[in-house]
Amino acid sequence: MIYTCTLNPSIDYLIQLEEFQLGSLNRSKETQLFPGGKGINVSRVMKRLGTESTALGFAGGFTGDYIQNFLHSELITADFIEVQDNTRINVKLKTGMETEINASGPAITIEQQEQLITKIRQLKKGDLLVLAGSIPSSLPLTFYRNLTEICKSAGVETVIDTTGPALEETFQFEPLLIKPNHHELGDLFRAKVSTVNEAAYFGKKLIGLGVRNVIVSMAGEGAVFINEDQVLRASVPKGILKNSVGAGDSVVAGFLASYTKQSDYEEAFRAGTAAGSATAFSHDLCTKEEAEKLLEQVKIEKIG
Ligand SMILES: Nc1ncnc2c1ncn2[C@@H]1O[C@H](COP(=O)(O)OP(=O)(O)O)[C@@H](O)[C@H]1O
Ligand SMILES: O=P(O)(O)OC[C@H]1O[C@](O)(COP(=O)(O)O)[C@@H](O)[C@@H]1O
Repeated sequence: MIYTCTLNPSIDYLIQLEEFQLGSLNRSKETQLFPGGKGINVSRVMKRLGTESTALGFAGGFTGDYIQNFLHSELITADFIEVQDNTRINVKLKTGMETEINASGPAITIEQQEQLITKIRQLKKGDLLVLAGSIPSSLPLTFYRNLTEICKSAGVETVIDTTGPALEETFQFEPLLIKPNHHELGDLFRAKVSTVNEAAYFGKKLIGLGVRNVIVSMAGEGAVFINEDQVLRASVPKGILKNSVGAGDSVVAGFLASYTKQSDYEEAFRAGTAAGSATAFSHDLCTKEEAEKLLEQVKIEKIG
């Protein structure tokens, strides 16, 4: 069974504006609400691609209810720990360019943390856990490290999509996959990563630290896949960028939906990249049809 864990879910409030002026009254052209948070997006895209998962994490208040009801309506199993305060609302401004304001999220008590840890301890060998998104400030930065260690000793595979020290500390437990974007990869090494060769160079260093597979996503430039045996580059088709929120999560979802069926890294990388671009080219997360239509247009090249 695949589980996703979103410690800090969100309602993503997308606001479209002709233009935005700081310090003035701005009126929106259109608004949309989506359940968000990285693990939740992974569960939603995998469901569309025909792969089941259970969404875990913390949710609270009317915003938490909205997210859980939305997941139920999409027939996704949700098993969240209830917290007292409202789940956060993240604002995504679309003004020709994208500006994001991600809120800090509700407080989580020690008891609630323990409840989640108890759930993770129940996972069994052969299960897979996706840990995705930021760690709320009321949790220790070692929270992912601890969950990854529990998984490692139980034979549960892990996929980690977060940033900085919280990500680094999981490497020793040999996650199956991590998916930094090129900025996040650069931050790990205090370097600037802007080319495919730089992504391949620094990605390879992560393999040396224990990670088994790395996808470095590079927005409109596509993505780079690195493991012990090969380095692949995926070029993505050109299209009209409608909404890149969730594009990175779609890469993880597309990869896992394919890999858990075929165990073929190259095909999984192609499927992940296609799903990422399909989401970037649509207003919501991609549908199966949108992702499949792009599959043939994603060109994979072996570069190492
Ligand atoms: N402008 C774009 N054109 C085509 N594909 C895109 C575009 N932006 C994002 N994507 C796709 O989405 C993937 C993830 O995007 P990226 O912005 O790197 O991730 P994140 O959301 O994690 O920062 C890319 O690897 C690519 O496949
Ligand atoms: O947990 P964080 O880092 O604040 O990120 C949460 C945000 O990331 C998202 O999951 C989108 O992530 P990506 O664009 O990287 O795929 C949004 O739904 C959510 O608002």
